[in-house]
Amino acid sequence: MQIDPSFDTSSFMAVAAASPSSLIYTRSSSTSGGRIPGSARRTTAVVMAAGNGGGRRMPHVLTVAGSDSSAGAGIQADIKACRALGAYCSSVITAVTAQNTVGVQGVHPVPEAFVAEQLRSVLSDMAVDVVKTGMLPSVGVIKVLCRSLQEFPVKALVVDPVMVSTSGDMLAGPSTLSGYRDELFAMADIVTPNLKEASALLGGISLRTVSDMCSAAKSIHNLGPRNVLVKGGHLPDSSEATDVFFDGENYHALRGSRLNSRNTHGTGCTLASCIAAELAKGSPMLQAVRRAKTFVESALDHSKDLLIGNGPQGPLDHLFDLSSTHARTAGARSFDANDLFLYAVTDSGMNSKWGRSILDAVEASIEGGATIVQLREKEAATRDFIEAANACLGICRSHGVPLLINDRVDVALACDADGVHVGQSDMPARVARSILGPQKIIGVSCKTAAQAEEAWADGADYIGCGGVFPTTTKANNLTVGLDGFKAVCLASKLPVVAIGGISSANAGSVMEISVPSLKGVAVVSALFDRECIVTEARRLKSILMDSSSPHPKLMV
Ligand SMILES: Cc1ncc(COP(=O)(O)OP(=O)(O)O)c(N)n1
Ligand SMILES: Cc1ncsc1CCOP(=O)(O)O
Repeated sequence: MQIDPSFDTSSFMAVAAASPSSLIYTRSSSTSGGRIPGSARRTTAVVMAAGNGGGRRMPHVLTVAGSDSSAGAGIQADIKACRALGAYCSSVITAVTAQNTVGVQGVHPVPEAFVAEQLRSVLSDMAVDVVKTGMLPSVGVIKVLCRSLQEFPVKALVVDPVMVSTSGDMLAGPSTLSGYRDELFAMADIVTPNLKEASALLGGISLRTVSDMCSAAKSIHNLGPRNVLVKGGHLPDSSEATDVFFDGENYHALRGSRLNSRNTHGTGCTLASCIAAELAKGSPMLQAVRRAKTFVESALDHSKDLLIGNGPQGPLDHLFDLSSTHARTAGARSFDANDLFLYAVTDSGMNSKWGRSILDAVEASIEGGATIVQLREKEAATRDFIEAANACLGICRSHGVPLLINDRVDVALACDADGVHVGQSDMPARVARSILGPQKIIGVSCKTAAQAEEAWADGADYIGCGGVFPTTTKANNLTVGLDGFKAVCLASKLPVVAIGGISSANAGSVMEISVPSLKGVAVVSALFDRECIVTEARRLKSILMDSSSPHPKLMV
């Protein structure tokens, strides 16, 4: 732990010792109004000294919420949900609650100044991508948060306007309604009220149908957030759990089946955290919402037999996937759209021309900076393909680089690769998704906006669009050109990687179209039909880094 020498630790200890049951330890007023002088500057220096350049970044969500002693909801749920989806989650605690599976027995708000202190500690140091809010017990805390976000802007803000617990206990006073409406909503990228919260925000109106939910989503959108998700889990007389998503133009009814389970405590916190984690990973907003909903449905299903506590509301097992064989495979991780930055696609013909094994070629591409690898081995016999894929998987996993298989879902399954890339005449993405399950990465080749829309509807993770330029690597491939490529990027709800004729001579011009969905370039010959793969990969990576903004704006 770094302790600022000017911070009087004895006074900190004294307060802690004097109030052992208060749970809230605060600095005495003698330590310059509760702030550690110079702490932010010093922390920065420590980070730089540690060499921040070479390590692996994790998508980062900060949750600003209350602690739930039963760990089913609140901060504890948020941390587990984010981790389950591959994001790091830091936490600023706004209140400590005493609760269990029966209900909420007590609420102990954290002083506003100390919430501000926690926010500064995390936001000044930790490169937070997305902030997610849960229980904000007072207007004062909402104001503190708004000020912190103005001082330390993040890529997206997810607001779950928590007011009442699943057990029906109040977690925030009615006065917070004005704080949400007048202060926080204008900064929010998405607000996720359930029916009760949506009704409270709109003066107590009755919400009984999906059409009521659409009107409520529009009215809440008018309060300032860029997107609204009204959760219909508690809609009367419905066998479905339909949520309504509104982006200011279009409504999407997101249908799901209503699951009969005692273990639903914390589903709202979990959903909002999953949205935040997906946004931090680079997903566009609607995709983040859909993925979050799929995760919550899976968690509900996996948790229905859990027996924790004696009350009527049990928790979810957020980390259910830890016990599945897939997730136990060391190094496997969920999709991060930023992985598409430098996408190396192998070619068996080129490897034999240069006298290299697939393994050597893949290893060299990763050494040069490839961020994702696809084995596109058109000529390989199935047995050889699986053997090579297994070997490459070892290298990829040890470097945290995802490995995808071109066309062959069977090969991907056989070696437990991270996913597949399929074309328009291969297995449809919808079918591949049903075979591979929700965690595997699925990419689809698209040349038109309509194909991109279909890929999204089928549950793909990204699209590959091209040929952007003419290529001899793929016979009879239609070239869409930079304009055609840009049109697909603009239409795509999924992250896009460019492919076709891309090399260090033109990669910059591709990235410079600067559409938020564009995440990188995929290359075959520019790496594998060259004498030194490492040198070419390094050259390409540095061109890509020079021509794309350092903090790509989220597609929200
Ligand atoms: C990232 C990426 N994008 C597009 C393709 C092309 O896939 P497909 O249309 O299936 O053509 P073949 O690769 O099978 O010739 C790709 N492989 N990767
Ligand atoms: C597989 C594929 N799909 C569209 S273009 C293409 C070939 C890309 O190869 P290169 O990077 O050598 O042009």
